[in-house]
Parts: sequence; C-alpha cells; structure tokens
Amino acid sequence: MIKAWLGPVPILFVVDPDSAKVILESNTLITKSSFYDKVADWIGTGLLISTNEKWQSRRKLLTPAFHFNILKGYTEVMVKEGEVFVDQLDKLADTGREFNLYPYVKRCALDIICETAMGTHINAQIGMNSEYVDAVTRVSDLTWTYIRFPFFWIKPIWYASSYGFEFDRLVKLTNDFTRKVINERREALREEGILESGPKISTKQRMAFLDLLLMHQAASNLNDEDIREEVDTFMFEGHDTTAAGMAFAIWLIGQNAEAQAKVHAEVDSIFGDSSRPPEEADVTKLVYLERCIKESLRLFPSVPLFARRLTHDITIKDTVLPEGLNLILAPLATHRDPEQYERPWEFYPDHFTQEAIAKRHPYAYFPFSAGPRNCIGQKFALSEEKIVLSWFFRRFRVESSEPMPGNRPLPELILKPSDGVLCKIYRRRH
Ligand code: HEM
Repeated sequence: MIKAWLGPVPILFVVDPDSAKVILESNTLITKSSFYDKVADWIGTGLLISTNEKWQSRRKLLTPAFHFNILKGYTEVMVKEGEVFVDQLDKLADTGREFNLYPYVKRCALDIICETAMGTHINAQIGMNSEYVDAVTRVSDLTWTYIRFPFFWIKPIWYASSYGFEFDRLVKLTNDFTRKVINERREALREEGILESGPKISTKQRMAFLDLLLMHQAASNLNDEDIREEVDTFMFEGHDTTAAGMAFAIWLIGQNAEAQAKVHAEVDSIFGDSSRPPEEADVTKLVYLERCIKESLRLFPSVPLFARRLTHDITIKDTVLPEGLNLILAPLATHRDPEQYERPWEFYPDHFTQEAIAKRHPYAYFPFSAGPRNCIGQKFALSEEKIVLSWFFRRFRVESSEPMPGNRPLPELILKPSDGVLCKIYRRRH
C-alpha cells in the first residue's frame, strides 16, 4: 500500500493482491469516493456511482439486461458494426501509409453502444451525429482535467478557466440527446404495444437496455431522469473502455509477429477464406484471440485506477485504515507484479493459459474490478472485442509503429495510447 495526497485529500494506493482482495470482496465497502462527483454531474448517480439501497435495487434491476439470451441480441449489432469497421479501413490497406486506427475503433464502439443501450443508430462510423460524438469525447477529457487538478475544485477557478462553462454546455447537449432518444423510444414501443405487456423480458426479440428500463418503469418506480442516468452510465462505461481495449490489442498484436501468426491461424481455422459473419459458436472458439485480449487488458487495463471511500474502519495487514479514507485500486500496477507474472513487462498471451491462471493469486488480475461491484458489462465487452477483432484479423495484417516502450499510455479516466494506434495495414487476401 502506498500513501499519497491529491491536493488536500489523503489517498492510499492498494496495489498488492491480498489487500485488493479485502476491499473488492467486501459487501460493505461499496461506496465510491468523491472523485466521482464530477462524473456524476454528467451521468448522474446511476449504477456506477450510486451506493447502498439505490445501488442494490439498480443492480438487481439491470442484471437481467446482461442475461445470456439478451446478450445474443447484442451480438448481431457487434457483428454488423464490426463489418462496417473493416470496410471503413479497407481504403487504407496496402497503401503503405501510416495512419491512426484509434478514431476508427472508437467510432465502431460508439455505434455499438448507442444501438445496444439506446436502440438508436448514430452511424458515427460513416460520419454522422458528429456533434454528439465530439461532445462525449470532450466531456470525458474535461472530467479528467477537473479530477486531476485540485485547484479546479474551487468553483470560481473552474468557471474562470472557461472549462466550467464548456463542461456544462456539453453535459446539457449529451443529456438532452439521451432524453430525446428516451421519448422517441417510448413512443415507438407504445405504438408496437410492447409497453402494455409490462415488465417481461423477451428473449426472441432484440431489446436495448433502454427498452428494458422503459418496460420496468412503472413497476420499479423509475422517473425519466432515473432512466436517463442509467442510459448515460452505459454510454460512459460502455464504449471508451472497449475502444481502448481493442486499440491496445491491435497495437500489441501488430508488434508481435508470433502472436499475430497464431491469431491469423486461429481465425483461418474457423472461417477459412469465407467472408461470412461470425456466429455465436465461432466466438467461443476464438481461444487464442481471447488470451491476447486479456493480456492487453493486463498491460493496459482500460480503467487503470478506481476509487472507494471507506464507510467504516478496516484492518489490512495489521494497519487500521480509518472511515472516510479514499482508497485507489490500481489494476495498472497490480497487473505487473513480478511475483505473479512470468514476464510482467512483456506482451505474453500465455499468461492466460488455464495452467498459468490456476497458479496465480485470484486478485492479481482485475481489469473489470471484482466482487459485488464488478463490471456488469464484462461479458458484453469480451464478446464485442472478440467479434470486432476477428473481423479485423480475418481481413488484415497490421504493422504497428512505435512499439513498446514507445507510445506510452496516458492514465486518464480511461487509459489510452498517447499517440493513438499508428500503424500500416495490409489485406491478407486479394
Ligand atoms: C474492456 C471493457 C471494460 C472494462 C475494462 C471495464 C471495467 C470496469 C471497471 C474496472 C469497473 C469498476 C469501476 C469502479 O469501481 O469505479 C466497471 C464498472 C462498470 N462497468 Fe465496466 N468495463 C468495460 C466495459 C463495460 C461495458 C461494455 C459496459 C456496459 C455495456 C460496462 C458497464 C459498467 C457498469 C454499469 C459499471 C458499474 C457497475 C456497478 O457498480 O455495479 N462496462 N467496469
């Protein structure tokens, strides 16, 4: 554990797996720290930020939205948007030109989350709705600026800097977009007679998270702002995270010839040279690709740090930590523990063979957090990454510029490669 200060606030970094286990497994230490307050100004206190009874009831309400059968419906969206992604990249293949792949993968992830969370097509990949897309990115940047520089916590300074007014304007823009989508979606469901059928989850028809919330609205006593904050929470947690995960995976595979050859051999053994869309059964066969994705999330976890506030005293390793203390869990550091990983600083997908996992401390790896407040979207995220990356590696070979240790990651709200993913791509078949 490492002590530090963020401006006037004392914080404690929890790095070793034994201490992380105590915090993450607890059913009572589930309260987020005040560092999330600025995020709450944007997305409200939905599932990510709420605590106690509110969090428990929302978690219970939203868990069925990630049921296996519901996820199947989301897979169709991932397949469709993954194909648009590779089609967009096609024009850059075989040109010998270096380009930044990050914005492409980000727009793909954004299209996927808008359709699955809100049931709306924003078509970011083909250049539409750019005002909303840019606003989401900028609000995220401004939130991080606020958290990082404690002098911005003083309101007059935040507003004098002009960031304050920009933040408020963009938050209004994104919240209004969500409110409009909620109203339109409610009308559409009403016209189809779906709302009248009450809180039943259909496994036959594809449903967005928003549809499920609208169907439960009356029974669960949710007002429109409650729904808005949950939808915005999914928008916030559900696209930058997967975009960064996919971007780092492509960048790392593109600098490791052996891993890339194995990924190509795996996708060829499943799809041959057909261009058919991936199906549910194919996704489970992508075992080596999954190892690469997990290894990328080990080296570069999309959420590099997250924080809890102690709501009662606890003792860890004979040290009493007092109520009110802010703890920072740091997967970015824990994931590089030389006692747990054979090659902590290298991209080595065999860290995720069954044998290697069995030998490790269970809390040596937690990119999706762990315990009662773990990431509700982790299966969704892994499916998305496998589907989109399988499209990518079926079609392309990639050469990454600036291999490690270049292109250092920037630990913002979401960890990103500082120079994006500069690379060249080549078609594998002509
Ligand atoms: C690679 C992708 C992802 C990573 C690495 C990731 C990681 C995490 C982490 C570390 C947390 C805990 C954060 C904290 O305690 O402050 C979390 C929570 C959460 N994530 Fe994810 N996430 C990913 C994708 C997603 C997706 C795709 C969704 C939704 C579709 C999602 C929805 C959520 C929600 C709602 C929570 C709050 C859960 C709760 O507190 O009950 N995440 N995620």
